[in-house]
Formats: sequence, C-alpha cells, structure tokens
Amino acid sequence: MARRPLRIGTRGSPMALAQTGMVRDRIAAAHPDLAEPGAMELVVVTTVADKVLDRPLSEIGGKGLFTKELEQALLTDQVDIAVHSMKDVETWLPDGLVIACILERDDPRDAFLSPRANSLATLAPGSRVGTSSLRRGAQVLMHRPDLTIVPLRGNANTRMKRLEEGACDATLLAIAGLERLGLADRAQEILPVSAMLPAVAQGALGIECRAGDTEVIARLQAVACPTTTIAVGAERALLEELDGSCRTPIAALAQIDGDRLTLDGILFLPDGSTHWSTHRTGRVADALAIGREAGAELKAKAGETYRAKLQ
Ligand SMILES: NCc1[nH]cc(CCC(=O)O)c1CC(=O)O
Repeated sequence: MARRPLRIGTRGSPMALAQTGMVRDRIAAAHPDLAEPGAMELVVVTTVADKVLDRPLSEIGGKGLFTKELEQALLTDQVDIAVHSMKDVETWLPDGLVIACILERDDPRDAFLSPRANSLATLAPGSRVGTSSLRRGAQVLMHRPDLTIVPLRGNANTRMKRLEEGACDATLLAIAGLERLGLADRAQEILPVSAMLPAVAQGALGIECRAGDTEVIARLQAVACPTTTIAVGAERALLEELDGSCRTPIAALAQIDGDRLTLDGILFLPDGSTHWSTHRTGRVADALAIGREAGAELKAKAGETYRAKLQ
C-alpha cells in the first residue's frame, strides 16, 4: 500500500544535515517499511539562527531561534517530524507539539580548538577566545581571567573557518557536533566536565512532532534512549526552574549509574567573576524532582545578585 512519505524537517547547516541523516538511518534500521526508497523525505527549513549572522544569539533572543521555523513547519503540516539538538529546544513547547523521543546521547563535552596552543591551560596570556556562548565564555574566564572573549557566530564550519582566518586564537565547540561532521580531529583537547560543564542537553538529539500523531510517536519509540531521556529531563527541569534563556549562562549535566542519578548545575555571571553550583544525587525515578530542586537551589543561592545583573 502506497503511503505518504514521512517528511523529516531539518535545519540546513552541515551539522544539522549530518545529524538528521543519522536519525533517518536509525529510523530506517528500526522500521524496514521506512527504509524503502521514498518512504522518508528530508525537508530543509531555514531558521532565524541560519540567517542572522552579525550579532550574538544571546542578543537576538532565545533558543527558539534554532527551532521556531521547524515548529511552524510541523504546525502547518509541512513536515511530520523535526530533528533538533535538544540543547537548542526551549523548555516550553508550542501547544500541539511534543518531543516524541530523545536518542542516545553522544559525548556531551566541549572541545578546545586552536591553531596556537594544544590546550586551554597553555594558551598564551591575553589570547582571544571566540565564542558567543555566555556559558563557555564565563567558564573560560573562571579558569583564565587573563583571556579575552570575542564574539564568534555562525555554524560550526563557519566558526572553524573564522578561527583559521585569525578572527580569534581559540574557540570551543561541542565535540558531539564535530564528530557528526567528521571533524573531531580538529579538537586539540576535550575539556573535562569538571572544567567546562556542558549546556543542558548537549550531545543529545530529539525528535519533535505533533501531539496528535500517535502512530508516529509510537514508531519513534524504537529509536529512543530511556537513560538519555531521563538525564535530559532532569537537566531541562533545572533549566525550566531558572527560566533559562540564551541570556543566562547555565550549565548542567545529569549522569546515571544504575538506579542513581547525579546532577551538577552551575549558574554564572557572564564575566566569570561569580558562580553558584549545585550537586545532587538521588534515585533515577525522582529525576524531574531532582532537576527542579537543583534549579530552585541555584535560584535561591544566586538571589538578588543574579536578578540584578541579568536584567
Ligand atoms: N548552538 C548550536 C549547537 N547546538 C547543538 C550543538 C552541538 C551538538 C549537540 O549538542 O548535539 C551546537 C554547536 C556547538 O555548540 O558547538
């Protein structure tokens, strides 16, 4: 029986296309009928994040920049599913849409790239680190207050090109993204999470779809990773409690070992001068509550300072 193809929405950046291709292949491996020629189709959707290149995203607005047009394409029935880096997905989804599944997480850490040094620690004093991520900038300055943070925008390939052209002396990128691009060898160093705590959900891909598409949702469970879903759920609960946006430098990572979950979270001032941390351990079954409590703890600790300095 001829069916309508499953239309997969994706951003058009090289990283987005690479990861959407991986997700499509996983779906095909789980569902032989979808592996048939023409059973799935990629639809490239241009997002604000792909267009506006001259200002830091933290100035333009929230994370929605990476996902809004894809969500619009879902709501207007131009695509059936949308593949996202979960890091880019806001904690509040538009009415009628759900994250149907989260896939197994890749390495959540950040990589250090530089033509001038093989580690962040040995980068010459006064060097310029290009990043528009307030989270990365704050953590770099915590370890190396002598360095200067300069804005560096664009997709991963653009940023690597600008680094080579000398726009900055070093940059940081998610190793998961570099691996998907086949460019992990560009990393001089992978920073330990103790030195550079990742963004909420970094390294995890998710699939969004219409809440009413129960058959699609059911079929996507074949590519879901229960452990990652729980870990990312805890991290997103922390973020939601803090009302985090691109303007607020927040890092969080949940790790699961058997039935125990450990959640680390840090809230920074962008200049790296101050930070507040939380470290909680509990039962995997309590993941969301642990996330909310950790977020509330950070909010209480940072208190007035946080609200005053971040608008
Ligand atoms: N903000 C863009 C973005 N969104 C997700 C990733 C990395 C891949 C991932 O976390 O799955 C990146 C690039 C980067 O931060 O280096």
